Amino acid sequence: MDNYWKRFINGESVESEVSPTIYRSWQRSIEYQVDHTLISHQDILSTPRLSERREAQDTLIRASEPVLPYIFSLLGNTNYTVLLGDNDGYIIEAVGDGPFMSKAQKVNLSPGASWREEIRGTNAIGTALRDNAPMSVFGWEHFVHDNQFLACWAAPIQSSQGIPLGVLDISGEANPDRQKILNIAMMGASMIEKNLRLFELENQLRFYQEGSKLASSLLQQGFLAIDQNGVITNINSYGAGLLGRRQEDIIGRLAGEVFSTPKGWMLNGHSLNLHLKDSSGKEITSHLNQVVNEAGQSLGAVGTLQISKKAPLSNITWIGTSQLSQRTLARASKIASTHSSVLIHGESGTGKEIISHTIHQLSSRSEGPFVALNCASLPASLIESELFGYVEGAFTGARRGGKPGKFELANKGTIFLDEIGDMPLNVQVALLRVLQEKEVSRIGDTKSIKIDVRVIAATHKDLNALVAAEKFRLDLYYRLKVVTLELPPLRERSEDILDFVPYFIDKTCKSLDLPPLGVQEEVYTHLLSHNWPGNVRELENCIEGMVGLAEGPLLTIADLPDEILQNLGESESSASTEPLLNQHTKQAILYALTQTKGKIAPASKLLGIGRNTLYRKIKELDIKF
Ligand SMILES: Nc1ncnc2c1ncn2[C@@H]1O[C@H](COP(=O)(O)OP(=O)(O)OP(=O)(O)O)[C@@H](O)[C@H]1O
Repeated sequence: MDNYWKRFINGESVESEVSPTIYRSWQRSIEYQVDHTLISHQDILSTPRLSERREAQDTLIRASEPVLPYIFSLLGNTNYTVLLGDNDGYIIEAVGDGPFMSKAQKVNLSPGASWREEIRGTNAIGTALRDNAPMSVFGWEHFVHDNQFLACWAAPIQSSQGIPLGVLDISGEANPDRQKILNIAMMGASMIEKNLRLFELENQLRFYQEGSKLASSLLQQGFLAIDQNGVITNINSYGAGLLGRRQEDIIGRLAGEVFSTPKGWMLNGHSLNLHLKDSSGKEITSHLNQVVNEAGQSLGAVGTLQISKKAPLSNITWIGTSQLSQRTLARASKIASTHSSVLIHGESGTGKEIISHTIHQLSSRSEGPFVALNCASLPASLIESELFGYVEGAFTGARRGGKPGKFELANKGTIFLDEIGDMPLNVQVALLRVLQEKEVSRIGDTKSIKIDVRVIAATHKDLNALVAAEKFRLDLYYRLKVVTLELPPLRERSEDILDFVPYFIDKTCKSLDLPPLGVQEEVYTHLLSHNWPGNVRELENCIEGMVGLAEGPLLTIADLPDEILQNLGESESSASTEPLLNQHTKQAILYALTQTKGKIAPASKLLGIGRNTLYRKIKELDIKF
């Protein structure tokens, strides 16, 4: 029979004797000038190049991992090898052992070699990829003479759009059962395709899940998602803040455990308004839309969440999903349910005022006033009259009719005394009296007024040290620090930067009436490496400045303020001995790890590389996280 091949090589017409697919492939082999007398040693990858190719084909390899040994086991004897080729015809995986493997290696039928038709002429891998169809190539049908001891069956592995992504090949020595083994090869390819589809679906699902989490975290209102079993699958940080709890304490719990839900509410209809109560009795309104499948069955419900009261939480939002931030918020909401005085400590700009306001709004006093006074911003002589008020004629310059003090104004609500460490000693005495007696007298007045006010004091100073230096009264210190709250500096919760940046951009764009702006990824890397001595306020000012100066739809490195760029310059020059590519790789990996809170699997997905590659790069580049 190899006469046909010989006759073809000698230029005789054998078209009517040979299968059309093989004949056309022979003709192409001639066009490609493949030498039929020689085994080609061209296009064989070195070990590092093969590793790179395998990394690039990580998904295909993972999808094939369980399939190749299974197909090999179906073949029943070891005189075969099962191969995986990529879409360029390079063999990237091989399963098999025994004598056939060493014969196959002699003709380069092993990992690293390309079996494209252009290099090796007619062969199952190359021709199946070229025709995008299953193919068996036996003995003399191979274009190169030395390959004619082979019997090969190959089936392309296709994407859902039918594009060839690779090829599964079974090779052995001549075997008469052509169709049976081709069927096995086709079954293997289809199993790999199914696995690939599964990965795609998993990625899509992850995209929808992560995308909806991200989108909901940007919402300036409560967002809630509940699945068909009544399990809360998502609540954004705003929603969790409304309930005074942490997201992780709510997600995964049954809605019925978190709210008092009416029986059978999930089956009731397509959209519904629920008036719920959380476990502390706070009234919550939720407008939920049911999500249904094609058969109209409920898959769950998604919707908004608001506290039911006349004065809704409109302009206070606690941003920050880092563990530290969420812990702070959880502690604040616990504090809100008590009636004690609170002492907040934290560096300037860490959010002491905003958390005080949040405590007020989450407390039973939320419908009363929230009045703030910064003790450092007023001359000592004025603090007393600001706090306690005065009557007409109390002192020269006193206003006609007198003036109520902040304590009176805060009646039934909360007073926030910022920078309490700067309060003059004589005012401290008066404040202590007000706290003990729960009544206040205006300056120049003999009568006192009953007041019901919760005091939240804050400082960035060490009050213990001020007490030791006799600049702060010990009795007042004890009176204030019944409950304490520590606000961590931003550099200790830098993941929050990823929440703050879009929030402040949105806030600034809205206030300047600008269209929404995006952020170039590298900007985050630089913001994450700055240490923010001015904390959230500094970040807010930085973003405001960047938005004001931005020229396109994206904030870029060029918009970063000088001090952050200088920082960048320092870190680049200190790493100047490191190749540029490594520096960028490091930054990308650190960014991905920060986004995924140090989790390797999601970080490798985000970077589009395999887990093992990520581990290796972390080790190679000595990345600490
Ligand atoms: N978690 C947060 N969510 C939203 N905004 C925040 C948060 N933390 C701080 N901010 C914003 O940062 C700025 C500074 O916050 P705030 O005034 O509460 O800090 P502070 O600790 O009281 O500062 P200082 O001690 O200097 O008075 C404010 O504009 C505030 O809105």
